[in-house]
Amino acid sequence: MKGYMGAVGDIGQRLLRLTALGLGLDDMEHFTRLTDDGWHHMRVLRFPPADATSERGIGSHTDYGLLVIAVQDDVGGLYIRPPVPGEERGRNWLPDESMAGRYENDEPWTFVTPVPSVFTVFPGDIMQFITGGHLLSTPHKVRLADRERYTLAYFHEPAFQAVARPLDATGADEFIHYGTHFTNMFMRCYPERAATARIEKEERLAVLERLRKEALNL
Ligand SMILES: O=C(O)CCC(=O)C(=O)O
Ligand SMILES: [Fe+2]
Repeated sequence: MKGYMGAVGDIGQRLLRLTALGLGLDDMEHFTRLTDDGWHHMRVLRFPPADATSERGIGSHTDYGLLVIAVQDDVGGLYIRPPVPGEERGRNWLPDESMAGRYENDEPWTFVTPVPSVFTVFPGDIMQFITGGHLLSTPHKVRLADRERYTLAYFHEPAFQAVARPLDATGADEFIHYGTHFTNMFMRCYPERAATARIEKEERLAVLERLRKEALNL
């Protein structure tokens, strides 16, 4: 697993440099500066076959970091939402603009046809934030198939202590402390998990606040 994550991580770094180039930035390391000691993680997922009661695999959502790099077997079930001109896309990092479940049953959705040895790559929340929505954090969802399905979803992330700012930042108050964003998302998505209860019970949010201040040199 570590070998795989390292290999995909190298692809992530290369894609971030190419993204900077594609955006016309002078600094090709604009994004990779955030990823030293990146909070990269991976979900190894098994989806059961659909049964009579439900075809729902994962509801529509966006992921939190810079890039999602996913591989799937030949079963299929992943759908992504393409950019839709004029469509409002929530800023998932704000408490009242959650993208969870958003547009779940509204077209358009594009089925990601499984192709052997092909990765599916799309931007996450931090990329949307930095590029001011030029690259949208891509909503996606999973429908169950008639067979079980396996995927590896790798998340290429900033460091926990990284502070992201928009390319066209106007005010010093426009930033995301990645560790705070990740923790907020985790607690919002998984309120029932033991880790969420521990974060609350053991007052880990105070530690997070200290880390946030450190990251911002406050
Ligand atoms: O199963 C997939 O292809 C995507 C999984 C996913 O969206 C996630 O784990 O966040
Ligand atoms: Fe996802």
